[in-house]
Amino acid sequence: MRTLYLDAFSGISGDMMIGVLLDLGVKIEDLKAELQKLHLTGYSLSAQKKPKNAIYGTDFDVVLDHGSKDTGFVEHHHDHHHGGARHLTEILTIIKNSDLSEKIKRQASGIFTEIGKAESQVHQVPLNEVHFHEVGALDSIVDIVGSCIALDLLHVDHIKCSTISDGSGFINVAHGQMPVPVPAVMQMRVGTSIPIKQRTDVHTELITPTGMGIIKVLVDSFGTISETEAVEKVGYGFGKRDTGGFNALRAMILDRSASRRTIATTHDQVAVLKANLDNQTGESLGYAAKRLFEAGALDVFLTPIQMKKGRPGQLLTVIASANQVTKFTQLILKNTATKGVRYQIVKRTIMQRKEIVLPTDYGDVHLKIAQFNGMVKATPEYDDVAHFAMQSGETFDYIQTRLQALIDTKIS
Ligand SMILES: O=C([S-])c1cc(C(=O)S)c[n+]([C@@H]2O[C@H](COP(=O)(O)O)[C@@H](O)[C@H]2O)c1
Ligand code: NI
Repeated sequence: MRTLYLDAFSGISGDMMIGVLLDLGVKIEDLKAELQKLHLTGYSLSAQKKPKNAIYGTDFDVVLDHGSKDTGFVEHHHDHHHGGARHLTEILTIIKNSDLSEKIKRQASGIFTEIGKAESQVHQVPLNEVHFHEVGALDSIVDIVGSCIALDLLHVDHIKCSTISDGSGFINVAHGQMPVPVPAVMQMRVGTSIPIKQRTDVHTELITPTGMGIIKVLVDSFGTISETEAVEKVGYGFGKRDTGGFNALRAMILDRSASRRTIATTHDQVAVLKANLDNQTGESLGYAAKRLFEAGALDVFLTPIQMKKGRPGQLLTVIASANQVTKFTQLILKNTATKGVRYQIVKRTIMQRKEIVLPTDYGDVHLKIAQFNGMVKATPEYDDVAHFAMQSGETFDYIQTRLQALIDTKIS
């Protein structure tokens, strides 16, 4: 499974999103060709590879034929702008009547509707009366539809996002002062668990309403990069605001390398390291286990035991490669309260393992296949089951049972 990971340490805007996708390899000609399917004129695209703080990335911009962009996102209080405005419904019609794929139409309309609903709530105007200033609307259409197109061109199966940073304080827009996160962003947060962290060192907006709409509609999960995922490529899309720091959206293409390896041997040796612990808190032990996993332990587990003087304790067991006894002994001594570590090198029989991809109605599923002396065990990859469950709205157990039944008919 190919995952796009958004590392939003400096927030997200439409320009940053398209910039980072171009930086990851999407061709601007392909993006332009797809955008033509909207049948809109009056703009051109600019994408420049350049350094910021000595780090190379892509600076993307929508250049409007009639010059400057609207600084405010929506005009709904000022009747004098009505002549040049585009209602949400008009924008949804432009998308609907385009020659874009159904998937892109659904995603882009979803993002516009989320932003429209937030503006409608914040400014207390009915949804069908929310309208976008003509110039700002064109910029937003290209940013939003362009983000959906560029993502499609990148061919990823899953989008995961870090905690998103926003700034703090206030910004000035066409209608006056607004608190950060700006009201539309805060409104879109309602009813979600999208993780946002406010940076007190940045006194401007880092998450724009467009950026938040993209996150809300397109991101499948939030969290950190897991240990089993390998980073294939890194890109940077620059933001326009002067934040006093490195203002970019970083994104990575991830692949699950660790679980994808083929194991051909059937016998090997591993080290089993143990320590009895009766004077360490649960928090501290949890931290130690995390560090041991991060260092490459094959397994780490704690077993409740009864120790001397009637003390309840924990037996820490670490399984590691046979040649890493010294490294793991040092890590256990450093991160736990023990003064000694027992270890043994043990023989192990292992099933030969490989991974294959099986197309299913839900999408491609990665199968872990283990074989030994005529026995075969084939199981679907956890991440795929979780992804399909989230996408379809079915439970994890339902998807797992269905996939397992399909696999069993194919394997037998
Ligand atoms: O003009 C209006 S009403 C306006 C409202 C809001 C709210 O949060 S409500 C925010 N803004 C600001 O406009 C710019 C453009 O946003 P994009 O998403 O198009 O990049 C941005 O600074 C918004 O915070 C305007
Ligand atoms: Ni507004």
